[in-house]
Amino acid sequence: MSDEPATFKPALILHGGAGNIQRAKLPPDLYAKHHASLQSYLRSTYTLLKEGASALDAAVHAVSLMEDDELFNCGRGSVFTTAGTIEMEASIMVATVQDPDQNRPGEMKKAAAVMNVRNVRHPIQLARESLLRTGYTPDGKTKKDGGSMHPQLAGPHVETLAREWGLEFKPDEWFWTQRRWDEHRRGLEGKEEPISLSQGTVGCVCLDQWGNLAVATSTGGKTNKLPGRIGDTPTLGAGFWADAWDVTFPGPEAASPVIPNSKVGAVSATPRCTGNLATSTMASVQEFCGNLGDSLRSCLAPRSQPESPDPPAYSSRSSSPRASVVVQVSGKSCCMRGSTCARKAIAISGTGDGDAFLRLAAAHSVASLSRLQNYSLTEAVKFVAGSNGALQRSAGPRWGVTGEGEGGFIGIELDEEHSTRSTGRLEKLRRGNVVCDYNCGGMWRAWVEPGQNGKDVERIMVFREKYE
Ligand SMILES: NC(=O)C[C@H](N)C(=O)O
Repeated sequence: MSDEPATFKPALILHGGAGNIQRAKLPPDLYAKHHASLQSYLRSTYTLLKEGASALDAAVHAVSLMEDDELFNCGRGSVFTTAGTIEMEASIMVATVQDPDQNRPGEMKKAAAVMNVRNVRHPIQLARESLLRTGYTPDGKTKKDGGSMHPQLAGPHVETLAREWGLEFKPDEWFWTQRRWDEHRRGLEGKEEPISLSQGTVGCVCLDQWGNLAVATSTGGKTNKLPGRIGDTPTLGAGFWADAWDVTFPGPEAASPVIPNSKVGAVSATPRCTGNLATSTMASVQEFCGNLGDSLRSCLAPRSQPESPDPPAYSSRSSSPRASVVVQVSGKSCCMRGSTCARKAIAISGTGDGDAFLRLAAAHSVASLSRLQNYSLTEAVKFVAGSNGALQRSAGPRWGVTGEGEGGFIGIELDEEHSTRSTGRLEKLRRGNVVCDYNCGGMWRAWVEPGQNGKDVERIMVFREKYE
């Protein structure tokens, strides 16, 4: 929870795996079980967010519930390796549109992942502990919390930490399920699956009332993966990502730079920051914005919007102007008076053929399209994980044959627009857009969206069309 006033409407989306899910192999009772589980986790997590939970806590809550649910491939009910073992993976990442100078839980490290984990009941809670136990304080003092700045930890070593940190362990039998064992045996014998069990990773992306985003993802990996195989779920930039940055839309009166310091509105009278900046003023702006080197220069040199190589057919913000100045700041805002400055944040969680996600650094590719090419998150996710997107194309002739490249993403995109206009008076618009797309048979997913009369509407889907 934060001391600051709540200013954002919570947003939430869950996934329960994507893959070759076929209507003919998804009987009504199996559909109903998935629906009931997702609905229950969606409701309890959304309630937490509305009651003031942080995005981090809410995301861990949702994924912990799914890790206990045999229906999903994570925690209890995880798939087996070729050796008949269960090796789990989980990750967490956060981003915020709040003042980045105020260190918030997780913001110091931003991401943590655990892999090749056995017997820990909730791998996502282990990832969370790893995120929060950083080893030292923001001012550099040593913290005796057993943590480190390592964002990825594996195997028996991280299990030892889990014991030290008081996390719950369960015996092998607790994780073992008949359904996954049968699937494992059929896989080894090359037999076809009679029903569409959820193959996927589970994930949660949420936005809390203070503008913090969190993404939590957990998996048992791929059925009959080799022991020791590490997938996309615990790999930064492959199966998950979260980030925040500033974008300015120059207005007709762009003249003096505004350094909102995120408390916002502080208008500086000094250096001009118009895009044709004189060298002498560059130094002043650098003073404001910190020593940002090349990234500051990219702020100061407006460039034309590059053409999308393959423009997606739709956008969640089709009416919005493209930003022509991207301010690459790691921390402070650098906005210009007479312009609109948007602090933007995204968080995404993937599911599917993790090997393909790894080869494409899929999550970071989505983020880069959003950050560097100004794609909306809808466009960026579609470009990578939508029909005929980069993941699909990466499978080449194996597409549709081996499962290669299949998958999808869920995510939330957040714009906090600061429009100072000529008066310097700040106007804020806050919104979180829930996004998802996939390139395969189906993706289990559940989210809350605004309905008519401002009422929240729950959506639980597996295919593009309603299950009937
Ligand atoms: N099927 C999945 O979503 C599992 C995960 N992406 C992996 O490849 O490990």
